[in-house]
Amino acid sequence: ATLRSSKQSPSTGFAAPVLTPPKAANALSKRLDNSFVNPVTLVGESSPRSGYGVYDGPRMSLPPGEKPVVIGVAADSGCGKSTFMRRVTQIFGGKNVGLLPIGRETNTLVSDIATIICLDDYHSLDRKGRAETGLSALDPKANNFDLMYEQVKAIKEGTTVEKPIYNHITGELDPAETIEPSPIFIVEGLHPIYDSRVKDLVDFSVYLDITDDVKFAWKIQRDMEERGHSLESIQKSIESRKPDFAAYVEPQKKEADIVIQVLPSSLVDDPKGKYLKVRLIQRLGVENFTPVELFESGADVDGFAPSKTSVPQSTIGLKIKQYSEDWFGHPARVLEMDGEYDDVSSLAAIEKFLVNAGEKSSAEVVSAMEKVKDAPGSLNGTGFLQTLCALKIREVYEKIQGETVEELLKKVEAVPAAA
Ligand SMILES: Nc1ncnc2c1ncn2[C@@H]1O[C@H](COP(=O)(O)OP(=O)(O)OP(=O)(O)O)[C@@H](O)[C@H]1O
Ligand SMILES: O=C(CO)[C@H](O)[C@H](O)COP(=O)(O)O
Repeated sequence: ATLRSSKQSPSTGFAAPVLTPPKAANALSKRLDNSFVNPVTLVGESSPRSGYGVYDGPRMSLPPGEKPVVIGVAADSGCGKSTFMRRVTQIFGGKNVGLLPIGRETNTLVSDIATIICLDDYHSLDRKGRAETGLSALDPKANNFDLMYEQVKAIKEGTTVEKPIYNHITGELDPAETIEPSPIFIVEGLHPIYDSRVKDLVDFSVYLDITDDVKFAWKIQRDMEERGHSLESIQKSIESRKPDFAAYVEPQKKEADIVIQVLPSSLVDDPKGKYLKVRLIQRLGVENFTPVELFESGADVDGFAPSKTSVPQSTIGLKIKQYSEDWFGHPARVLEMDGEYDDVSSLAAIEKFLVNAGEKSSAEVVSAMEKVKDAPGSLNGTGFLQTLCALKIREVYEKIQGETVEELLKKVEAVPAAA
C-alpha cells in the first residue's frame, strides 16, 4: 500500500489561496486532537458539516490492485446523515475524522481509510439559479448527474477526480477540490441511488427514512432552537420541498439494501415525535449481506420487553419486535425498537442475543455506542439500529475486499507522523 501523510498530499492545499469565509477561518487554526471529532462549530451553520474540525492525520492511498468499496447513504436534509456518519466512521476505526484540508469551505469528510463526499456538490444550479428557475435542489434538473456518474465511476476505478463544491454558506459553486480514491468511499446526500448508473456503482446502500412528524420535530429542534428560524418558516420549507422529495428522493427507499425508518412511538400518544419507534428494514438476497437478527435467524419476536432491571427505562419503556415484511416487492427482515432506555451500557443485555451482527467482540455494539454517546438518538432505537447498520456496512466492506478493517488500519498506523 502507498501510505502518505495528508500534509504531503497534493490535495491538501494548505498553501492554496484562502477563500475561507470568516466562520471557517477559525476552523483552520484549530488542530484535531485524537478524539473522534472536534466538537466546536467550525464551518457555516447551514453547512452539512458543522461540528467537524479539519482532518489532520495520515491517509491511506489504495493498496495496489484494490478498488474502493462504494457505500451510498440517501436522505433528505436534516434527517440525521451527519449523526449516522459519526457512527459509521467510528465503526471503521479511524482515530479521527475531519474535513478534507483544502484551506477553504468543503463538504468532504475524511478519515485515514475513508472518504465521505456530499452529493450536494453536484448541484448544477446554485442558490440564485434555483431561485431564478423555481427549481428546488431536489430536482434532477438542478443537479449534474452525468458528472456524478463519471466521477463516482472514476473513483471506483481508482482514479483521482476534481469534484465541484457547493458552498452552503454562500449558496454558490466553488472551485473544485481534488478527491483521491480511498478504500472506503461513501456518497451521501439526496440522490445516491436515484440515477441507475450511479446506483449500479454503489456496492451497498442505506436510506434514512424519517417520517414527516419526526422530521418536523428534528427540524424544529435544530432550525428553531439552534438557528433562530420561525415555526412558520420551518413549516413552509418542509411543505415546499414535499412534492420534489416525493418525486425524486423518497423513491430511493424502495431500492436501498437497508432502510432505517424513524416513526413516532406506538407506546404512547406523542404527536410531537419526542419518542421514537425505529425499524431496521433489511432486504434479503443482497450480495455479501445477511440481516442482523435477535435470538435466532428467521425467528419472529412479538414484543420483547427487557426488564427494567437489566435495561433501565424511566420514560415510556422499551419494546423490541422482529418480523418478515414485503418491502416494495422485496422480502425483508425487520428489527424494530420502540421507546427509550436510560443508559447505553445496559444494552449489553440485548446485544448478547444478537445473531449475525458482524461484531468483532461480544460487546462491540455497546462500546461503539459509548464512544459517541453524546450523539442524538443514543438512548433510543436510532442509535442502536444505526450502530447495527454500521457494523453490517463494515462486514460488507470486508467481504468485498477480502481484508479486515483492522488489517487496513495497521498499514496506516505504520506511517510516521507528518513533520
Ligand atoms: N437520532 C436522532 N434523534 C433525535 N434527533 C436527531 C437524531 N438524529 C438527528 N437528529 C436531529 O436532527 C438534526 C439534523 O441531524 P443531522 O445534522 O445529523 O442531519 P443531516 O441529514 O446531516 O442534516 P443536513 O444535511 O441538513 O446537514 C440534528 O441537529 C438533531 O437535532
Ligand atoms: O437539500 C439540501 C441538501 O443539503 C439543501 O437544501 C441543498 O443542498 C441546498 O442547500 P442550501 O439550502 O444551503 O442552498
